[in-house]
Amino acid sequence: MTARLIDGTAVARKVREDVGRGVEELVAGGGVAPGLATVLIGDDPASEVYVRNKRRLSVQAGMQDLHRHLPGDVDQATAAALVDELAADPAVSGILLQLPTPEHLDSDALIARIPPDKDVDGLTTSNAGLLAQGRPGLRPCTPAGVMTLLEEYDVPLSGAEAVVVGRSVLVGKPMAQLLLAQNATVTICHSRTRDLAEVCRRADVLVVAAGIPGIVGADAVKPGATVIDVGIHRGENGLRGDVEFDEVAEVAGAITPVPGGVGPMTIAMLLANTLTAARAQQGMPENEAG
Ligand SMILES: Nc1nc2c(c(=O)[nH]1)N[C@@H](CN(C=O)c1ccc(C(=O)N[C@@H](CCC(=O)O)C(=O)O)cc1)CN2
Repeated sequence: MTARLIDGTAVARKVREDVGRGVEELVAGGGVAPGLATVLIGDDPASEVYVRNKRRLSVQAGMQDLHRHLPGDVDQATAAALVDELAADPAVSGILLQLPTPEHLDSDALIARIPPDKDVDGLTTSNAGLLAQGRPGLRPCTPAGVMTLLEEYDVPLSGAEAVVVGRSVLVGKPMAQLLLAQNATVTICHSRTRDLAEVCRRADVLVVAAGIPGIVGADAVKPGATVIDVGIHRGENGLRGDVEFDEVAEVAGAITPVPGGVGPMTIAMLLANTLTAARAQQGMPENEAG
């Protein structure tokens, strides 16, 4: 392997430690520890693991765990009432609705009930609009985590060609906006893109969030490019991403592994957003720690 390995586990640990110090400072300054309300609906095994980790790491960072679990057959009105209850609760700094929700529920309608200042997933139309306009707001956790990795590894973005594969609301679209805000020249690819490999080969920075195992191989990577793999797929041989890691690592300049790349950053940035939300709600200014 010739590419530099981007260690998301290490960067995520550093972010979480910074958040933990920020929580201590908030409390020492007379504030209240942030409260994170994770909302899990149903019993999807992967979601259960993610939420368990979010809760464990939020407590480790000094936050209050205000988790709520609803049965998988809950109706829309009951789920909406829970979001409304959390929205009105002053102990709740941040609300996170774990996705995907069961199919019979309208998750967009539930997210729309989250007040923008408690939207620690950055998924409300208000926060998405602020991002699109380049104004401050809470940013979606996975793309924010990718930006932190690029910054930590000094990947130049201004004037760089950035290609994002995937156009989801959770990752692809906000990812493109964040790269644009750093003055990258951004192209978004998707399932109808003609000659995906040809477009990807333009990229100095290639972010792959297609949800298709191995969709990007060495033929789609410019020598020396930075390749960020957002995909996570469980197979017989463990976890893998959207990128053919072994062959791409021979061409790229830097690459994230799966596991241990972008995934851990998602939770770290959730904690950072929760601290930011708590500070803003308590009238405490931002500082370097968080
Ligand atoms: N409301 C949200 N739902 C979902 C989000 C999200 O950001 N907000 N993202 C994903 C799942 N996710 C967090 O919720 C998440 C995915 C992966 C990881 C992670 O740490 N992955 C590890 C591997 C862990 C494992 O063994 O499974 C890694 O890549 O190293 C954390 C969080 C969908 N839903």
